[in-house]
This record gives sequence, C-alpha cells and structure tokens, in this order.
Amino acid sequence: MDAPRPADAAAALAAEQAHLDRLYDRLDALRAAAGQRLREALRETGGTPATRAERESRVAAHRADEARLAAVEEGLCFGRLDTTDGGRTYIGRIGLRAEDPEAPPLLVDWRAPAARPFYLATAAAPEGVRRRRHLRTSGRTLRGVDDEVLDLDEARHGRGADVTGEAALLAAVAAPRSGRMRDIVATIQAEQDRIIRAPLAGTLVVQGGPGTGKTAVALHRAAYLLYTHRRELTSRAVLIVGPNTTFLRYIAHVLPSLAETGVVLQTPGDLYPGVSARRPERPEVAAVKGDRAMAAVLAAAVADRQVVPAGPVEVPAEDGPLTLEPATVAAARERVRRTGRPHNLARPLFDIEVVHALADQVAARIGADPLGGDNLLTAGDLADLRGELRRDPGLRAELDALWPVLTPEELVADLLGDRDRLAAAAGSLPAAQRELLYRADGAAFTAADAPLLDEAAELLGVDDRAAARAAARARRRAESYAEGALDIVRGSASIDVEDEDDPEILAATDLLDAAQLAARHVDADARTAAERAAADREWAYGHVIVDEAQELSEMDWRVLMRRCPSRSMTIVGDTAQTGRHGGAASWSDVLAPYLADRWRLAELTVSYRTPAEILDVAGGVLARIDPALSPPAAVRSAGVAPRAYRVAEESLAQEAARRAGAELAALGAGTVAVVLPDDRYAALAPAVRQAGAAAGDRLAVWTVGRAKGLECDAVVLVEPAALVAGSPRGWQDLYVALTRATARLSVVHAAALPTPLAGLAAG
Ligand SMILES: Nc1ncnc2c1ncn2[C@@H]1O[C@H](COP(=O)(O)OP(=O)(O)OP(=O)(O)O)[C@@H](O)[C@H]1O
Repeated sequence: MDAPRPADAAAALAAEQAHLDRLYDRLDALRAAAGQRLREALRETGGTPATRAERESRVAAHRADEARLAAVEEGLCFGRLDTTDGGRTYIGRIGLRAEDPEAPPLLVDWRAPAARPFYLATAAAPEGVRRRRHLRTSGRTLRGVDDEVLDLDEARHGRGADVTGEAALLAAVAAPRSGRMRDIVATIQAEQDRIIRAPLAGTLVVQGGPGTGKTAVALHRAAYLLYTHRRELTSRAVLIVGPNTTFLRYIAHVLPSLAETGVVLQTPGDLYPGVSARRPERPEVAAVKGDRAMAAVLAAAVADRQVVPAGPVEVPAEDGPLTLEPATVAAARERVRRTGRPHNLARPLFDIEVVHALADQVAARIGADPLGGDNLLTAGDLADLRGELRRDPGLRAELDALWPVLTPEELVADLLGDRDRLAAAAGSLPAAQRELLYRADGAAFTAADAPLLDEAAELLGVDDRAAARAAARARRRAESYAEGALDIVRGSASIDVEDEDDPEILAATDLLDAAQLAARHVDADARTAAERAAADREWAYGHVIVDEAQELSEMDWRVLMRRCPSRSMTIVGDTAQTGRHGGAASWSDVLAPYLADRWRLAELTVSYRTPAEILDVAGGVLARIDPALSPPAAVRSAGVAPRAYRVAEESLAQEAARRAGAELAALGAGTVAVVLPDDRYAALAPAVRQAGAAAGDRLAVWTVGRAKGLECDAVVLVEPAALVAGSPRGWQDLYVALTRATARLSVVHAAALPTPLAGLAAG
C-alpha cells in the first residue's frame, strides 16, 4: 500500500489542528460563560431562606459546570469517524455544539449513540464507517494521527494511511503509570464497550482476569449510565464500592475527568453511615463475621435482649407494689413478637401489653365486688389506671430493663464484648468461632462489623417518632412564618397590581398557600443526591457498581442488596483472585440467594496491564488454584523476563530495596511496588521505605490486601513462599501479587520458591 505523500499528510495534520483549535476556542468560551454565571450568582445576597437555598444550588451547579469543563482540557478530542456517506464526526470527552444551534455538533460525547461505531466498527462489520482516526495530542497540540481504514475497497486502493488503532491502544497500555488511574475513553475495546453500554436494568456480572480492564470498564459504565439515564440516576445516585481507601483514591480521579457527579465511592466498611470502620481485623475473625450465619446470630442477640425475668418482679407503684409475673411478661413478649415488628418499634406494643396486664391486676385488687359481682371499676377508671401506670417511673425503668431500646452500635458492641451474650446468641456456632468473635477491649468497629451494624439496624428499626415530631414542629413554625409572608403579599397586592380584580393577573396568593410555601422552605436541602445517599442507611440507589466483588462477604452482600432493591447492579471481579476467607468462590453461589439465576454474565479476556512474560508465570499459579482456568491473553510483551534473586533471610529488606532501586533506574519513569507477605510487613516495610525514600511516590510498599486492584510498572515480590503459606487463599494472593506489574517483575526470596516460580531465571 502506498503511504500518503508527505505534503498530503502535513496538510491533513494542519486541517486537524485547525479543527482542534476551533474546539478549544469553543471550550474556552463555555468556560468563560460558566465562570461569569458563577460570579454573578456569588454576588447575589439576601432574599428569603427559599431563594437563598435556590441560589446555593445554582452556585453548586455552576461550580460543577466549571469543573466539568476544566476536567476535559487534556485529550478533549481523540477520535474521528468518516462514514461511507461522506459524514465526519469528531469524538471527545464531552459533546460541544457550535454557537449556532442549527449547525452540526463540533464534538460528539464518547457516550452518545453516534460515537458507538468508534469502538465497535471492524473491517468485517464496518457499520457504515469508512475510516476511524485516533488523534494523538499533548495539551492543545496535535502530535499525530493513526488511521484504520475499514472500507476494504479504499484500503485496497491505497488511500489512507496504513496504521491501525492498535497503535493508540499500545501507546496507552505501555505508558508509565502514576499512582492514579487514567480514563480509557480513547481506546475502549469492543468487548469492553458492550459491557459499558449494557442496559441499566438487571444485574450484570463482569468476570475477567487481572488487568482485563474490569475497574476501567466499571467506571466508564458509571459515566455512561449517568449520561444516558441522567435524570433517574442523578436523583437516585450511583454507588461504587471498592475494596479499600487506597483503591478508592486510585480510581477517584477517573470519574471527575469523565465529567460526572452523582456518584458515591465507598468501601464496604463505610456502608453503615456514621461509622467509618477502619480498625484492622484478623482475617479469621473477619471470616466468621462475614458468614451469613451472623444474620441469625444477630436476630438471636436481639431476641436475647427481650427479657423474661427468672422470678416475680416487684414494681413499686402509687397504690402499693405490683407483681410482674414471668408468665405475664412471657405472654406479652410472645404477642408482640408475633407482630413481626423490629425490636425498637415493637417496644410501645410491649409497654401496652404489660400495662394492660398490670392494670387488670390493680383493678382486681381495688375494684373487686365484695358481693362477688362484676368488677366495680368502669372502663374510664381502667383507662385512668393504665395512664397512671404508663407514667410511673418505677415501671418505666422495669420495662427499659425487659425490652431496652437499643442502637445498632449498642447491640453489636454489647454482643461482641460479652462472652455470656455470645453464648446465648451464637450457640449455633462452634465454640472456637464464638471465641474469635469475642473482643475484650470494646475497641472501635472494623470493616467486618459494618454489615453487622447494618443488619442490627434492620432488626432493631429506627424509632424516628421523636424526629418526626420535631420535623412536624419545624413545619408548623415554617407554615406560620409563611402565613405571615403571604399576609404581607396580600396586603401589598393593591399597590403592586393596579386592577386587583383582573382575573388575568395572578397574585402570589393564587398560586401558593402557606403550607406549600413552607414546604419549599423546609425541603430546600442544598445537599446533592450523592451526599444525601451517603448519609442515609435506607437510601435506594439507582445503580450499584461493585469492584473487586469477589472480596465481599456474605454479610456485605446483604447490605448491598438492601441498598439496591431494584437489583440494577454491575458486579465486577475475578473469582481466581479471591483473597478473603469466605469471599466468593463462584458468582452463582453469591447471587443465588437474591437473584436465583436472573443475572447476566459478561467476560473480559484480554489483559491490558500484564505483559506476556509475567502472565506465563502467573498462569502456572492459576493452574494451582484451578487447573480448568487459564489466564487472560496478553495484549503485548514487555521484552523483559521476570527474574529471581535469592539471599539470606536477614538480607531480604536490603535486597528488596536494592532491586526496587534498580527497577526505578531501569524504568526511567513510572512506579515500582515492593509487595510483602503480611507476616513480614511490620519487620521489612520500614527498612524498604527508608532505603527508597528518595524515590518519593514512585515507590510503594504494599501487602497483597493493599495491592488489590492497583498496578505499577515494576513489582518486587518478596518471599512468595510465605505469601502462599500465610493464608488458606495463599495461591490466590500470589496470583494477585504477580499480576500487578505493567512491565517488569523480580522476586526476592530466602526460602525455596513455590513450584510454579521455580523456573524463573536467577538474577
Ligand atoms: N481499552 C483500554 N485502553 C487502554 N488501557 C486500558 C484499556 N483497558 C484497560 N486498560 C488499562 O489496563 C490496566 C488494567 O485495568 P484495570 O485495573 O481496570 O483491570 P482489572 O481487570 O480491574 O484488574 P485487576 O483484576 O487486577 O483488578 C489499567 O491501567 C487500564 O487503564
């Protein structure tokens, strides 16, 4: 095929640069306008509470606009589609229209239907696309273009450059990594695009090996769904759950650059609002807490707090002491339990039952007819008697002891901190597991406690009558304020409107009554849906995305399913990487309790991170996990074989630091991670960090748990045998550790290497 003449190529580049310039001019104009609107809104002052709230939300919207336009500066336009009918479409991070609304769009958003062929068209199925062009830019300058000619006729006649889209992909995947994830909008692959644009409804599971882009796809799907179902999802918000805060920091910047809001990012430990469960937990304890058996344990713990006294209890009362018989309490408890109400919400019913029984007791004593006839007390007397009893502080204290109103935090802390309570509620668990649950120190909550707290909240119910009464009081206050405001409007109507009786003229009072005006005032909650969602345990999200989903426990799943009653979910993960005891072994096991088989599976098969040389080694480890599994195909090879360095035990830290230094030098740019087994972390991490301090944030020191979902350019893996021996999921941990690198892997060890690594060339 003939290459285009240099003069033609230069002219084509100049034409593209001119188009880019037009796009950036338009972007600048939009940014200036957004800035102007923001400044104007900020200058406004005063007004009623309602107008102030309205202004605050306008300011927030203008700020979001400014941020959205600033975030697309780099790589604003990255593609061009030429269609067989002569059409030409530029694809970019956002859509841009010319000032003239009739003119064709200057730039089409990558999420719009018109952009789809950019990701899907192939020579075999060109979808009307003649040529796909990738634009390589840095800042506002065009550096070059890569063309794929999909019209075979044109390709045969040698028009168009013979460069494929692979160039852009390979450049992207081989670029050095920083500590932040980048978006992949310019190079989304067809199998990824199908997942990103899958319908909103239903549950989609995305299974794929390390580096196949699961996280990238999940984030781009969030952006796509928010774009396509904007109204529905910005009001209900999208929840993205990732394994730990390091991971959330790593991905947090991808979404703003995709210009999205309405997203809540949380770890499983954050899902119970108000408690940020960060305390570390031993894996075997987390395993017990994560088992679904804990749901029954918590239900039993609640039941255990509904006490029947061992013998009769004397309750001091005004007209002489009363006796509360165990049988009376047991009968009251039974009747209340049968209502199925949550514990706290059932308490008033329990009070009524007990008060009735005691009132009958008093009535029998003071109203008995000496002649043996019916009781002499009237219904009114009896009601008075019950009222007195209800207010009696002695009886209230007794009721509090028999059926205490509890917060979830109290229930869980009391249970875990008391062996007797554990024995009563967790009798179905083996004694060793009960002992693991016990904690003597009453310390802060861990991530594995968060789903227990959430479950406890479900079982206890929130008695929000006090809050509802307060809200009603606030509403009444606001209504009387609004009534006053409307009076003023009515009073001044004759001044504002010349002809009061003109039916064509609507006064404020025709459109609003005090209650409506007050409701506007009270409901003006300036928080975004995402902020409200994060603070509300009962929020039902519009869509939930779970990353590294294989790490969630059965109890975590119960929480997530409660947050997403519609089951509109995207679940991404890799069951071969499950590190948590009690994490997912198969997706059907995880989902069956909630969905039976009503979920769809999509698979990703190509690794864009890990080069062929490293995947070869990882493949041997994967075979140890399950001989039926094979690693994803590598999109490229790095040209460097992994190496092993054997040293004496006491030199592990020193050698790891030395290797890290050598890798940093070999890479030039990019990041290195030293991955340590959990049981060596405390001993080795400080020395490695100190030795590598000069590298700054180009060097990270991770345990495997921390490394989940992250990547770097070179990995120095220390003592893999300890990694394998350190956990029942040791092989999975090794598989994760090996597959973090985009380019280079070295292994530093004192003990013999695990068999699949035994063939590594010695360094
Ligand atoms: N289409 C693509 N174009 C460019 N880069 C891509 C593409 N798909 C994935 N990548 C890159 O490959 C790397 C791995 O992606 P990602 O972290 O999403 O994989 P993963 O499947 O979640 O991996 P793991 O299972 O290890 O967590 C990232 O750097 C990502 O940006």
